[in-house]
Amino acid sequence: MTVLATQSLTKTYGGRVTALADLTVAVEPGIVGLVGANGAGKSTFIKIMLGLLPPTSGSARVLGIDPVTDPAAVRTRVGYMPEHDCLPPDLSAAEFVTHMGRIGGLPKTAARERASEALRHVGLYEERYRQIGGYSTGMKQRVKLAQALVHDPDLLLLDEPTNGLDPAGREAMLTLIHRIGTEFGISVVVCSHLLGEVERICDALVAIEGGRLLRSANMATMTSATDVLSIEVSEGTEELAARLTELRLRVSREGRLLLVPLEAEQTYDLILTAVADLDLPLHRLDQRRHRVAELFASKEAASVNG
Ligand SMILES: Nc1ncnc2c1ncn2[C@@H]1O[C@H](COP(=O)(O)OP(=O)(O)OP(=O)(O)O)[C@@H](O)[C@H]1O
Repeated sequence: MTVLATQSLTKTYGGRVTALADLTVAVEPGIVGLVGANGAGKSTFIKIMLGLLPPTSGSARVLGIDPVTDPAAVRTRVGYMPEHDCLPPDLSAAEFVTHMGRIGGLPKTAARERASEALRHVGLYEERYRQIGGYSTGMKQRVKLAQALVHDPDLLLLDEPTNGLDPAGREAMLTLIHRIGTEFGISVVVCSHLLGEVERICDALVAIEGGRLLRSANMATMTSATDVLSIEVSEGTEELAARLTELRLRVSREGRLLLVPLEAEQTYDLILTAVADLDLPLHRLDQRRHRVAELFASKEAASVNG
């Protein structure tokens, strides 16, 4: 079952700004990064999925449910962490998260218990009776995450969860999201404008640009081996490059590395023999792997590798 699916989803604001254009995508269960520059359409996508905004045309399904006709059913199954601060400063985290549990349909006692549990999961159990107004940015982000978890959803939609955090705070938040996704078996969609940040915790990535799908693929496919060999010698790089060129291999330089296309079975052996003949200290010889950032760099890269 797909977690999120859209068919030719289009959203225009006021008939002028196109935030999403003919977007067709299917997201499988797991931790999925929805990446794109600011203004790419990520927040619009999430709001349509939650049934908060109607699409201009096309359709969407969340866990098989149509958010246009049944937004209440979507919200009982989905937890949402908004991008911007939306917390009441004069309530404690326990009060606020309990309140959100009540809104999510939980009875009073269950809401209180679930709130404590959610706050424990995000590492705020000890501090849960303090007023939110006195919390650090990192703690506030955790409260937002706890309120998204309180009604035990099957899917979390997190809009820029590392916003405003320092590097250590970002790291901690990503680790927490990864733990929630893997230990609780909840699917998580993490929106971010920073590909490098989310890629390490995701099973799959969906990239959008100008409201259009740039690429959607799982990480294993994206980081699969290329047919380029990467060679690093501790010294004699120039010498080796010259020798490999003599052997009619197509050599290119990338910093300390020499790159050679793996065009024939004997390419490996030719390189090893050349290194041995020149008596160079071989540091590394391996098949290069795709780098996710390269694949997301542009439409051209996506189509070449796609
Ligand atoms: N209510 C609105 N009215 C008019 N234009 C809007 C509205 N909301 C968003 N837009 C525009 O739609 C486009 C997509 O915005 P959206 O907020 O979905 O992108 P985003 O990828 O989430 O970016 P950010 O991370 O900056 O929020 C942008 O050009 C934005 O200016």
